Amino acid sequence: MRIDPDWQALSVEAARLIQTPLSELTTSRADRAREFSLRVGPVYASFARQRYDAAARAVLLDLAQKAGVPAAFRALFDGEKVNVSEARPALHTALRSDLGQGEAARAARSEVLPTQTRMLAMAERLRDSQITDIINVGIGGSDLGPRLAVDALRDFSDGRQRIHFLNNADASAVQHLLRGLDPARTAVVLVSKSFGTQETLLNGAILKDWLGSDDRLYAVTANVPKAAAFGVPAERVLPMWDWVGGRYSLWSAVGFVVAIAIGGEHFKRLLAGAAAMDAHVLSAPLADNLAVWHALSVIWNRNGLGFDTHAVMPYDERLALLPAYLQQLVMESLGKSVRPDGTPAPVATVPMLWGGTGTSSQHSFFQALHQGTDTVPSDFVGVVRPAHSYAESHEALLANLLAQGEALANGAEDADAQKRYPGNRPSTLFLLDELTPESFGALIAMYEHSVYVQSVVWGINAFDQWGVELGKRIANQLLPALAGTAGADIHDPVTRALLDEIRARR
Ligand SMILES: O=P(O)(O)OC[C@H]1O[C@](O)(CO)[C@@H](O)[C@@H]1O
Repeated sequence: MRIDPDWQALSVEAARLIQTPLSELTTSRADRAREFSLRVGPVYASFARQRYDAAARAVLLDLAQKAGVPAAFRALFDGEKVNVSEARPALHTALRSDLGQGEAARAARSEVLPTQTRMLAMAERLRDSQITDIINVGIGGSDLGPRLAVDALRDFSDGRQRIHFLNNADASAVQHLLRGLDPARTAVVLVSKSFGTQETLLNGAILKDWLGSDDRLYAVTANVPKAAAFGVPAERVLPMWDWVGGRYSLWSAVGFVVAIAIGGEHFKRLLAGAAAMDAHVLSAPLADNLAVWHALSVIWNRNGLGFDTHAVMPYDERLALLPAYLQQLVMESLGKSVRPDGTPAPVATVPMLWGGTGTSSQHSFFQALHQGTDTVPSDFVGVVRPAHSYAESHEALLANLLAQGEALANGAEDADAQKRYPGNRPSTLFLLDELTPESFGALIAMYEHSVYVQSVVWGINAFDQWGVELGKRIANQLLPALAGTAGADIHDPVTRALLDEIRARR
């Protein structure tokens, strides 16, 4: 049973440690680097540069225990309706592992496996065809996951097809893309769980016309009738289900273009990497559980130390899209201030997530990380063994990665205050042995589970996203007003003035 966590105990710990410099924490115990690190398969994580000690860690673990995290994991995997506002399970784990014991999880699994076989066979046929280009049309979870995975796993692609992504309603993207493509050698995959998303339908309609035939039109959706009504032949529609959240859907047929890019065997390795992380989080005690550790570090920085943002810096160009991917995963999942019973969350929830690749961002926003007035807890992600042979470059990359965590933590004195580094800025370091389908799958699954743990401790629903609806509704109301076929009376005076401004300039 869930008991509201003891936030007061957390504040007491934070007050106790607030004056203790991180440099003191890291040097006071010879074994700290080992005691505050974990390895799960190919993922090593160091929390040694977080501003907590063993006693504060115990209080954090108690929060997770009281909030019922172990039972919540079981509920997730077993297919209980953890998405309460929509009365649905969130069974993304059933897309890659067989750990769920409930009837819903078993039923999900029996749908997942044949769909996966069909999806991989379709991907293989496309890979072996004369098609040179594939366009994935989708947005949010129907875009970010596959786009990140195709980019991250580019070394596992034999480059048979070029993969393109269209997401925005801004048609300058589609116009630009189509200039270089031949419709006879291009396949289009419309990815939309709802098949009702404005951007995807707009781009989809443009592409359907451009293709001139439905022969090379594919869809991935939980709304098969709508895809059929749009004109996608049934044999080229891959199903997904309402129990897969869009931002958790990479492992479903939403990963179709990933399978096309890297092939079925590599796609299965991606699933296996995520499945290994699933097995770990479900069985490991809280104190040795990587996703729990990560989640509690975020909670400590947010609720104990009061930091508002969280940065993610992959030191690997192949993971350049990781911050954008995590922005949806984290902020769409945890951007809630009300609990399912309608009461306000008792503490601050999601920190704003942002970031960029190292070393490039060292030459842009790192100045603020080191000397700005705000402390930004950061996740660094590095890869030990590169997939290239330019050893000198990789040594430089790793040296910079290690240097930043050290500099942020310890700072540096200087007689000139402008040249002083305050330090005391916490970070977590993830090191992947190599960037492989397995390690990538494990890392992403770790982030998914961390998000879930945070939601459980905060008592909010990680699987709905009501906050995105109002803007969509107003945009739809504005369409006739923009076209001049309806008045703008329902809009406020500022919007009305802006509409006048646009109309006057057309
Ligand atoms: O896959 P769909 O239904 O087109 O939705 C795309 C995205 O839109 C959202 O619903 C938010 O508007 C996301 O949660 C989702 O990933």
